[in-house]
Amino acid sequence: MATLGAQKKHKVTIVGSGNWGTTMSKLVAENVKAHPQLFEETVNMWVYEEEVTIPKDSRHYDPASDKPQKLSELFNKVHENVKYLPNITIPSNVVANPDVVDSCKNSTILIFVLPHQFIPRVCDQLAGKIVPYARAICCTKGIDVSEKGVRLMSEAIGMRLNIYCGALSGANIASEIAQEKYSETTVAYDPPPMDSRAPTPSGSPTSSQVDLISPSKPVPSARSARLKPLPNEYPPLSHENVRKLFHRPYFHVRIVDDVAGVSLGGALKNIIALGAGFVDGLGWGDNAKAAVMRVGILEMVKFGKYFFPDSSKSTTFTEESCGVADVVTSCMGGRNFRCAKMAIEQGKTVFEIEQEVLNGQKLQGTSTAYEVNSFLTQEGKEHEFPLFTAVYNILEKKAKPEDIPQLIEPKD
Ligand SMILES: NC(=O)c1ccc[n+]([C@@H]2O[C@H](COP(=O)([O-])OP(=O)(O)OC[C@H]3O[C@@H](n4cnc5c(N)ncnc54)[C@H](O)[C@@H]3O)[C@@H](O)[C@H]2O)c1
Ligand SMILES: O=P(O)(O)OC[C@H](O)CO
Repeated sequence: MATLGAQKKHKVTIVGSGNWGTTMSKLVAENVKAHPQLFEETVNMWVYEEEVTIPKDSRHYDPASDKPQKLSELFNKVHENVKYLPNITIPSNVVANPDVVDSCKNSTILIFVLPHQFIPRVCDQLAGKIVPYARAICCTKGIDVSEKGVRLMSEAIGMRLNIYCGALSGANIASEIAQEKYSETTVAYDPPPMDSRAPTPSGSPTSSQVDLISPSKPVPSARSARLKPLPNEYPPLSHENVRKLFHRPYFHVRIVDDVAGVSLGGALKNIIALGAGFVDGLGWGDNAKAAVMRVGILEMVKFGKYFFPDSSKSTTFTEESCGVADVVTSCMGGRNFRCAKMAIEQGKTVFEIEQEVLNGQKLQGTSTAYEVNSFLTQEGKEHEFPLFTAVYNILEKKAKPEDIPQLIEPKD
């Protein structure tokens, strides 16, 4: 049903190849093979090129070739990202490409999985060089703050490329998913109705096409007018088909239409995880960590209510994987939590620990704490977000982690 009248298939590119980007390439590659009527078999993956040396404990280590090699070439040879996702075999239908424009050429689905600080520059390189009716999903966790205010990363991508962009976020520690351990995620996809309801030659949808329409709210006409419709030759990008791209037996997808709620959950939980790491590093135990998480969740919901009142729903934070569940997993085993904890234990800064232990992986909580603070200060609201403000001040060495209980206590 979903492919009614479709002669073309969607081509998918993963824009990014870090720990989560490479994991995403694995599950998407498995799904395109499972749904050959919808998707082309080859999945491109843009690799930010760098020279890597295969670690001595790697199964691919060979003393004869113990010299730096290009990451993209090595990936295409061994089907493993030895630097960012070691010991996980990636299906051979994933092809690494170091040229971002070439990797996205002719792709109708772009999956963005880059650290958020790199998104604007990469989008600027891609602008005007992608299929005009492409659709994107942002799996990056972060926000885009400028003097004009705050934007979701999905909005930043959509506006720069002039395409629709949804979001995927959840309690998703990449290494667990790469090992096919069960997890859930939330996909927010609320595209223009024309994507689900390809017009018939007379302009009105057939009844079978109407059946494909996901429950959606009216789309502002300006947005619909700006977007290029997906040509009829392609299978519609209905919720059903988007789910087929991501859902695996070990990666359960729930689809919602709240792009703002899903995006904010993923971005703001990284600040909370730093706060949880600080108190854990002090050896204060699980009760202290739970107190930080409680206050952080309230600030996350408040941030959505204040700054995205028309779009984000508080139920997304409480009911979906992208909200409280992601706070929980991030405050147990995420990189932001672990690095903040080590920083306190070793008397170093979080930035130093990131450099020392992450081998090129990037924290998102530190830059998000600075961005959120800069935005809240512009708005004169930093005192209404005491945990977010405390984390920023601790990173800036203007406050001590020991002061967190007083700093997050409500003030009259
Ligand atoms: N790793 C996880 O468990 C996980 C899970 C869910 C979401 N995420 C989110 O996914 C996003 C990407 O994270 P990740 O874990 O895939 O990456 P990562 O932190 O593992 O790796 C950093 C990546 O950035 C790339 N990079 C370095 N300099 C660059 C530059 N100048 N321009 C472009 N790219 C550059 C590196 O090549 C590498 O691919 C983040 O927003 C993160 O919060 C991560
Ligand atoms: O390792 P972190 O802190 O970047 O968190 C990873 C994921 O976002 C957890 O859902």
